[in-house]
Amino acid sequence: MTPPQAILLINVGTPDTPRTGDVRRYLSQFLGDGRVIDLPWLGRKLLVNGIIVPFRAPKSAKLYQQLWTPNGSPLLHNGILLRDALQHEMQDKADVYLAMRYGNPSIPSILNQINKKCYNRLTIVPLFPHYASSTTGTAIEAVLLHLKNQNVIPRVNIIGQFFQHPAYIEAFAHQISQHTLHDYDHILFSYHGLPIRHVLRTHPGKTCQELNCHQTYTTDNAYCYHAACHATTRLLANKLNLHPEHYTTAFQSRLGKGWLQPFADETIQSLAKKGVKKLLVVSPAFVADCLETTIEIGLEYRELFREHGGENLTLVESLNATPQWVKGLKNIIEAG
Ligand SMILES: C=CC1=C(C)c2cc3[nH]c(cc4nc(cc5[nH]c(cc1n2)c(C)c5CCC(=O)O)C(CCC(=O)O)=C4C)c(C)c3C=C
Ligand SMILES: [Fe+2]
Ligand SMILES: [Fe+2]
Repeated sequence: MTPPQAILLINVGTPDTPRTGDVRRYLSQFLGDGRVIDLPWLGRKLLVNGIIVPFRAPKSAKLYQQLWTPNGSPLLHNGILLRDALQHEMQDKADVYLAMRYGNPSIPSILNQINKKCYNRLTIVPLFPHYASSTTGTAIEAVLLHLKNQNVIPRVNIIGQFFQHPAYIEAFAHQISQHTLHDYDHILFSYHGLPIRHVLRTHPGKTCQELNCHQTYTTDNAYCYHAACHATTRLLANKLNLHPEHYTTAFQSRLGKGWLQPFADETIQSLAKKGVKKLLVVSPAFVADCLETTIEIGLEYRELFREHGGENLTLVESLNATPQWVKGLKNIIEAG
């Protein structure tokens, strides 16, 4: 008998292989999304396919070749492990599916499978702790655009941002506490960056300075990614009893000008120059290890830290399919 509910986990996506052609296709779909590169259609297509992708694809392909494992891309592999572990946890209460916003398994292909099973309810779970139009927003849009063409549209439940949920904070705090914190001089909370203009659209007419987003999270800035990231750092620091002088929040992976500051690479250099020798880096915007954690932080930032006088940069493993996270995600879904 079909369970009453389907749960659809959605992450960003990854290339099919680390070959330049596959990376090009993936980047072109990713950066061709108007919620990611927010330019009018023609300008976006010309910029993305004429300039950004041709230059970026060969460079990104080299990084993906370093990232690739016998199980393929960690983002997809960890997603599959999470899906299967959550399925086990849910027993016959729900069927759990995984789709990727860009690349495979695609959202339409998985929704076609789901449609055939006639579930009473579909729960959409974008695997992003903090809302951004370029992640949660586009994942939800893609699902709704597909559903609108179906004959039967089931009851739909959407799990929005969950960075404040105790289950997410506890699971990340558990990952961090696998490291002996007093062995480190400093902890860096490094979040995926975002163009500031994307952030400002979540509180029109007010700047983050006016709303004090780096210190306060209220109903006025409820969808501000900047405010949500700082609030996450505070929740984790509080849970782990960290003193404010022992940690910093920064933003990584910028692509162009006008992105959220401080930048993680510049922060790492300045920490090393100030005499920090042992640095622990946590990346709470990602619930699975991927290019941006394993390669950008684990290799590139580690090298940068050493070049400027640091000794040891350690990356905290992401939540992946750890038992705390599998149980935590079940709680988040059931509460939502
Ligand atoms: C304008 C460009 C981008 C925005 C905005 C953006 C936001 C954003 N992304 C993630 C999560 C991930 N991004 C990943 C890779 C990645 N991101 C961008 C660009 C933007 N991201 C690119 C071009 C790439 C591809 C890699 C590269 O060429 O650098 C990944 C990793 C995927 C993998 O295969 O491992 C994740 C995860 C978030 C959470 C976010 C906004 C909050
Ligand atoms: Fe990204
Ligand atoms: Fe803000």
